Amino acid sequence: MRDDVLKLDGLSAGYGKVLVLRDISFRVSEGSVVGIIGPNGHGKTTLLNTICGFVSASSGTIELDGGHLTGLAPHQVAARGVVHIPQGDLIFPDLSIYENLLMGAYLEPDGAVQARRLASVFAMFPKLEERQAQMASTLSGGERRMLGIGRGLMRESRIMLIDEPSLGLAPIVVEQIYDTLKELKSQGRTIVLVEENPSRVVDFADEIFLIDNGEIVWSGQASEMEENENILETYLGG
Ligand SMILES: Nc1ncnc2c1ncn2[C@@H]1O[C@H](COP(=O)(O)OP(=O)(O)OP(=O)(O)O)[C@@H](O)[C@H]1O
Repeated sequence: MRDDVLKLDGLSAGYGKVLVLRDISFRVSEGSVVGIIGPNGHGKTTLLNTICGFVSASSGTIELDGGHLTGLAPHQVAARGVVHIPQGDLIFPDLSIYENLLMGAYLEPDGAVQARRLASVFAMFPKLEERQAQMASTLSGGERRMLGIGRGLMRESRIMLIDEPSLGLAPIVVEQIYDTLKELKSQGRTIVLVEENPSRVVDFADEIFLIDNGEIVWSGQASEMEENENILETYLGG
């Protein structure tokens, strides 16, 4: 059996007095891909932000490799190998592609390691290498998304949390982004992927959790989800 990298137990969290996540529990084993799906505004982004330490847990625990993440500050969570690729990229538009990528390596003091990671990001995204001096603000939506993923890969990662990588992109570009994600999966990386569109996740995730109104209302293998039309219709409109 593979070891659990991430373990959530009875996690609840929200903003002020408003509880958004209720009693969330799941495990992510080494090298697996977990997909989190659910309608807009039902807590998927909040879940990733709570794991990363941006939102405080009101109860429950979050463990990474058996050590507590609960209560840690975002930079401490990042230092333990949690790589967050947020919704909408959050790249630095007034910095070049090269500078944006180096920002991803801020926790890595060894220049040789940084150079090695940069070379592997450029191998994965040759376009970023060609345009490394270009300002990030001039990139297309798909290129920005690639830069966001590339920046995440500049750090040592135990787990990657990827928030709606297909958001706002043309279908052909979504295809390219998912080719990249499949490559990351084939490298054996452990990934939690949030998507509103279940069809993408069914193709990619080993296990799926459906969040509705801040609670897990269904979980199972991707193949079971395709067979269970009720789930798709009830929660995601078919
Ligand atoms: N910073 C915040 N302060 C207060 N409420 C927030 C904040 N961020 C999100 N919320 C609220 O928390 C709830 C869940 O939002 P969240 O972004 O986690 O949902 P989501 O499922 O990821 O949806 P989307 O895909 O649209 O981002 C929503 O009601 C939202 O308004």
